[in-house]
Amino acid sequence: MHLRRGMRRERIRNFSIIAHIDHGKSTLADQLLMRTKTVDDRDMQAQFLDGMDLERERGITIKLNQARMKYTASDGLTYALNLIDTPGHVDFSYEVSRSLAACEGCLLVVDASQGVEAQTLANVYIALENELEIIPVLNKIDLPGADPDRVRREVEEVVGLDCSDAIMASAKQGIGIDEILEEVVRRVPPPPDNRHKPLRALIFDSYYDPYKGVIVYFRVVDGQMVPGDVVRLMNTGKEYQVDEVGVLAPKQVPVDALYAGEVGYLAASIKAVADARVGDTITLKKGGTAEALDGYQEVQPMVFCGLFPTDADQFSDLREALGRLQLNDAALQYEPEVSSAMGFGFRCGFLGLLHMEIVQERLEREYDLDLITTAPTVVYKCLRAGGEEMNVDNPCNLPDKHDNLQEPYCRMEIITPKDFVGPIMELAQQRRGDFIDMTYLTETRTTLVYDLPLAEVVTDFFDEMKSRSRGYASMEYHITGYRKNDLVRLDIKINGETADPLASIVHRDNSYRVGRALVKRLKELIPRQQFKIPIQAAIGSRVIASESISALRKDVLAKCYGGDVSRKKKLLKKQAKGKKRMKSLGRVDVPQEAFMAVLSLGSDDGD
Ligand SMILES: Nc1nc2c(ncn2[C@@H]2O[C@H](COP(=O)(O)OP(=O)(O)OP(=O)(O)O)[C@@H](O)[C@H]2O)c(=O)[nH]1
Repeated sequence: MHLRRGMRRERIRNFSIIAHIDHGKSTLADQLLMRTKTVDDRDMQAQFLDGMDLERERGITIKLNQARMKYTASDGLTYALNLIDTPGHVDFSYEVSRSLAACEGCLLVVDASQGVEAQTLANVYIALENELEIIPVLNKIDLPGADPDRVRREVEEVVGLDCSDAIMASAKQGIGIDEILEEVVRRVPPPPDNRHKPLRALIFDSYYDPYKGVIVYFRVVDGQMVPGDVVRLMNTGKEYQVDEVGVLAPKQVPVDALYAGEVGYLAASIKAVADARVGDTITLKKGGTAEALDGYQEVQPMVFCGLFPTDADQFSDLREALGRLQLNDAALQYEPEVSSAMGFGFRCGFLGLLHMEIVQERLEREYDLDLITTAPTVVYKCLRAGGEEMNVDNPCNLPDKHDNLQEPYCRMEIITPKDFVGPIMELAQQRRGDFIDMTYLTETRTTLVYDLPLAEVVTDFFDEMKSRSRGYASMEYHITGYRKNDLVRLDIKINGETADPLASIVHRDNSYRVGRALVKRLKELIPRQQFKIPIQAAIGSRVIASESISALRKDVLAKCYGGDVSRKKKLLKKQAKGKKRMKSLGRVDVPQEAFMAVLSLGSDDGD
């Protein structure tokens, strides 16, 4: 029927690489691509340059990637090895689980100088749930501090995985690469024979291409797909005619059909990635199936903040930029927000803090916008006076009369060298954590488990944990649900006016401490002006802390001696630059840092 019969099923291997951040996943993937001559050195450079700037600068993998490699194994046969990349950060853990669901096996990469970390474990659990064949790889054996024997024992004890034949590798020096390719062929099972069933394909990534529309990456689980097919996305219910199907080698190469077990892409003039979400099942409109693949989940933003242009004229540019980013980012939400203090802007929802930072940076860099960002907040739930349930993603919207105020909680696992257990437990307790469990991972390292309010985690928890453990502890968390707590809204008044964007929701027990610390910090951050500025923290009508900023007495220019015009100009220019990132609240110029002040108060500040 079709010219191409697809790669013989028995010679297909679908696998991915899982690792804790920085253990060498990307370096190893590059080595595999080069060793199989899927890309040559020059292309590697080019491909590198094409990648997202932010991704590279931050040294983290944000988007999934995939490539098909052709590899002739020691048995003389040529195999198609489909490498499916997984993102490395908790914000994107749902994407990890979907990309692993598209595989039969994975390489578990562990840094032989570090050992098992929190994300190693989290990813292994996902791999086990998906019943994948796991091939352990001890990487960075070239490092003087590498101790593969210790790490091998650790993986055996902690993960319960036989490591007697773990591969010793150095992705940097190209050691162990052939062995890895051989083991993928030998140990990862070929996909099951499902060609004759009705089409079902699992979407594990998609991105927006301005020419072809959304490019969808998927694994054909059952059946086959050819150009011209009219497909239906089972969760959105949307239907499209397929323009093109192909494989990633690693560039897009069109083919005339994709069969069960194969991994590839399609283009079908889909307008936004939200229409072809990760985890959705593709089937045929006619002769398809009614049974979607398991595990689809609508991802909900967990963290919200306000984005306001410093210059009101940039509002429509901001709207356009958010629209463009959303074409490529199904998890980004935004809706217009009007604040009496800030003017017109948007309330935006993100998967987590990293996702939020990435979007902010892209808006500023790629779209040249100057933004004021309000402090991130989680989504609270409460009952309004009438008994109606309400989601509160902006503290200033919490009704004065409400009941049953609840906040999201997460289960947090921290792995730390045992010397730092004390300081980390102290941190978790200060952040209202409930201790759940402590186990000895190995002789020298400990796993701590806490239930924590998400609001306490999205501030500076990660940074604090790192600094208290000199960088050695790692963490991993997932949302578990909502809990009722004694929470109150803390309002800030500047010059007698309530500054909506500075409001926060805090636990009543902490409200005095946070209120005091916050007004003190704002006093430092807000520049003096021509008049005295009172700053107050209040709960309802009760003021719980106050400070004031004294009036500016001298003209700044008075410092310059009469004739020195250039210096005067320079000073004025400097001031103008500083002014850019300010908003006027109650006649007072408030700089960007003040909007974030509530995040950096720490646990023991303010007294
Ligand atoms: N010495 C040594 N360094 C390595 C080796 N493999 C990777 N590295 C280095 O370790 C660092 C992290 O490597 P990456 O490949 O970016 O790690 P990753 O796991 O992909 O990190 P994310 O993309 O953040 O998940 C880089 O500086 C690499 O050069 C190795 O075998 N030996």
